[in-house]
Amino acid sequence: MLRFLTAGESHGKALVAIIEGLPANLKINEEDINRQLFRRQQGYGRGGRMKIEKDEAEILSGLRKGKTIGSPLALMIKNLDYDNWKDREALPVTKPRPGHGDLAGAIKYSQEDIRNVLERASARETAARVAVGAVARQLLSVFGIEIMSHVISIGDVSLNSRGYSIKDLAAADRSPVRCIDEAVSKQMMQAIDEARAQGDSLGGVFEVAALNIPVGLGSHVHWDRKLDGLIAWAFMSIQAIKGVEIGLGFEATHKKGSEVHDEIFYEKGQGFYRKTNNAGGLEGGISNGCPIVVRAAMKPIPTLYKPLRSVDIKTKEPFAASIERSDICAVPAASIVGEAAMAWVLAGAMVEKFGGDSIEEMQKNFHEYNATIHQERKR
Ligand SMILES: Cc1cc2nc3c(=O)[nH]c(=O)nc-3n(C[C@H](O)[C@H](O)[C@H](O)COP(=O)(O)O)c2cc1C
Ligand SMILES: C=C(O[C@@H]1CC(C(=O)O)=C[C@@H](OP(=O)(O)O)[C@H]1O)C(=O)O
Repeated sequence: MLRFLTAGESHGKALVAIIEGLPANLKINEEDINRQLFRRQQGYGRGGRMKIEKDEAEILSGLRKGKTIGSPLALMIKNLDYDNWKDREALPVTKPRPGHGDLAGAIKYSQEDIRNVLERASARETAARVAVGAVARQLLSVFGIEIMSHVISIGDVSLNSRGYSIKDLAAADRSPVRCIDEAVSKQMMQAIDEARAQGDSLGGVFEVAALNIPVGLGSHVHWDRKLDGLIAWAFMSIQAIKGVEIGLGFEATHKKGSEVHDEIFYEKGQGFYRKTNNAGGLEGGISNGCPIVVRAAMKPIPTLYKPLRSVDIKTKEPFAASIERSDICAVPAASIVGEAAMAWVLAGAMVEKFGGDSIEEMQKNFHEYNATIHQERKR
């Protein structure tokens, strides 16, 4: 079983993560982890903090000569902003922001200083999740599995159709808003500029696709083994994500069954195949061999320059909130966090299905399974 924990506050010394359950002898490339961390820091619409941080992971344990040794892998990402905070006079924060975890967290944990809540609620933690996801991706790449993402919409500006190919998605990395259409990218940036000028913020939708997925990850037999459920959980746990769709998702509700379900074909030598992928690669909680396609909805950033009404938790006086520094839109960054969430869940499902204590054992199980399926296909 694969599992991980993260620790760290947004303006504390560092973020740390521990990953347990990785097979031994898996090559880990630290530059690849840092490349994913860099991708998460990009994106039009982010605030001043991203100019301060330069996220890099330092691996502290679990690795010898560039390979895992079966023991827990610990990594650390320093918060460069810590130096600006450590000597600050720490005045208590008593003014909760609507939409953030401030008020509910302060009540739940009986805190008079909201900073004790917001420091950990902050999406700074997603840097640790992306580092963990980057390790998971390196496991997946041994089996040819790739993960990509792009932004579908920001505010009211939306990519029109689902009529793009998986190959098009590579273009997302070249766009400041991770949108594969250049004209739509420009409109998205304009929408972000307008929101910024109005002291407002924007959310949006991004899509993550996982390619070269073997048939049979996850299971139909029990609720907590269903791969669609595990994916939705991982995506919903990302800060500000409020909805998840798999395949056609909500759009399927406007269509008839005959327009939605992916018909099954068979060709000797090729085996079973589909001409469509409305199911997004998942049927019965099991991967069906098609790309796994997930969309996630991000709400607008809660911290606003435009004052929203709230109540001071100490004085109980109403106030109109106003702040100094925040992202205006972080949908492009969230899409990289979504890739990490997908990578993590798929790595866990691969370890569950193909098991083994070393990567060689896992590869042997994988090849045997594929050979059996291939035999079937020839018949
Ligand atoms: C990459 C990323 C960056 C974010 N940046 C900010 C930010 O600058 N200011 C802010 O108020 N919220 C930001 N958020 C959203 C909050 O962290 C989130 O809304 C808050 O923790 C409350 O959780 P919930 O929205 O899931 O209910 C960001 C989220 C993500 C994924
Ligand atoms: C630090 C990151 O995101 C932060 C997420 C965040 C929030 O409230 O979620 C608030 C902002 O932090 P600060 O208050 O320091 O400006 C973002 O910059 C990051 O993504 O690395």
